[in-house]
Amino acid sequence: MPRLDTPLIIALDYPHLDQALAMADRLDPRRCRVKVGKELFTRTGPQVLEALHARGFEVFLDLKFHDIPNTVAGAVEAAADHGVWMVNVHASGGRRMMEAARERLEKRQLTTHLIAVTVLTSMAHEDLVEVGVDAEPLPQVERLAALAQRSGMSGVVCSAQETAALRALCGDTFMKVTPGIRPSVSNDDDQRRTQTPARAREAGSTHLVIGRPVTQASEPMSALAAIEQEMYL
Ligand SMILES: O=c1ccn([C@@H]2O[C@H](COP(=O)(O)O)[C@@H](O)[C@H]2O)c(=O)[nH]1
Repeated sequence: MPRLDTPLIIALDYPHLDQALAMADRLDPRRCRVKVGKELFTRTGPQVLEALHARGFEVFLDLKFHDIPNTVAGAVEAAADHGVWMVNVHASGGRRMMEAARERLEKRQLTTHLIAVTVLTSMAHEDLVEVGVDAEPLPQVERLAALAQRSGMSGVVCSAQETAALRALCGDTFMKVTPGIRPSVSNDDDQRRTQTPARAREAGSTHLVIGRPVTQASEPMSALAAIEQEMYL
């Protein structure tokens, strides 16, 4: 199936396989990738990946691994063995953890993109303070992105509010995968560091992760088309 060069990744945050696949069947794999997160994967296991691959989707397996290096390396290898397009770890797991994961993929010549989460887009300054990080989100995101790049990650998850700064710090080819995308008409839900699709693209986000603004729309493909319009106008 010919694939457009799309930056859009739709988050399939559902508790049941049939709900996730019903949504996937309303989406076009030439116009978006899909993301499988903790809830759906914990409920369904790898069968959801097989079903999405069979429908022609590339899949970002968003399990945000965070553990000792050997454990994370094994988990990342298992994800890549399922043929996913992208997998992630938490940058706060540290350099040795990220290097172990990258080395495991290299040893097996697995081409899955490996990226690291910096600061969750649901967190603001006060949330960081509560976990002992007395910093604004931006410097903490920059610190973790620089560490992720030195540790051989292909990119990071960050908010699109930080994308421009990371372009300057890490360059254009380092992936900036940005959740917390909210079209101008949407509400923020539990997100704290949000950005519109147009501003995210202008700033240099390489990929935009969008869940509820598409999956809770009465016409998901129309919502996706409106986002495409907002991005490219
Ligand atoms: O920092 C992060 C990392 C991951 N996510 C995930 O992205 C989607 C966002 O969904 P929305 O419905 O568009 O808010 C969701 O699956 C999160 O687990 C994130 O939001 N922030």
